Amino acid sequence: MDKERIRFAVRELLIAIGEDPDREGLKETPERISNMYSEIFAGLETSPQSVLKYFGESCTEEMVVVKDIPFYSMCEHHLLPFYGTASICYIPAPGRLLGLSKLARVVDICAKKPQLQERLGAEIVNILENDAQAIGAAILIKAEHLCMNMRGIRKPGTKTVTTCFAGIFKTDDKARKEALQLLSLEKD
Ligand SMILES: Nc1nc2c(ncn2[C@@H]2O[C@H](COP(=O)(O)OP(=O)(O)OP(=O)(O)O)[C@@H](O)[C@H]2O)c(=O)[nH]1
Ligand SMILES: [Zn+2]
Repeated sequence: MDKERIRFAVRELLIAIGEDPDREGLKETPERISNMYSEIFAGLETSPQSVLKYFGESCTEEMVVVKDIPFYSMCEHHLLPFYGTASICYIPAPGRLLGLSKLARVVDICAKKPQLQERLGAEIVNILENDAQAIGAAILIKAEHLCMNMRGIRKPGTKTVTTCFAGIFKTDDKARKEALQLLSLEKD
């Protein structure tokens, strides 16, 4: 990431909105934002595949569900946050059982870039289907978009729910229904 360029751009932005970038409160803001961007856009520089690690176990042919993984992402239209939870369900291929934390790591990496909620889900499911070779993969994402809350249409509290299914969850109605039911369960 070109931090120097971010600092320059933020300074320009402050001038463009009529602020004084050299006043006490703002003089370190370009530096802060360049540090923050390397953190919140870290997914642009890491491949989600690089964190996958498998156990050579073939102990289950059933669904593994990890629910309510919190994430923060940035809407690519307005560069404002959208945030919420992702719930993942997959059926591991024999010998390709994932460490549970790896699912959350993949969510984090895919979220940390300018994104769309639908694409975030599709990317995660795609990794499970194509890299982990899962027999089935499904995701349900529930999020709030600040670009709908604090500006524009201004509807705070609106939740967007998106799903994505692959493998057996796409082809078998019964499996899809079961996955969706597990993913939609509210918190205990
Ligand atoms: N499908 C989808 N749309 C999104 C997402 N994040 C933001 N948007 C929408 O992207 C659209 C961008 O619309 P534009 O008309 O290009 O931009 P705008 O004039 O700022 O739109 P308003 O938000 O309606 O004021 C808006 O309707 C946003 O609500 C997302 O993750 N998925
Ligand atoms: Zn937006």
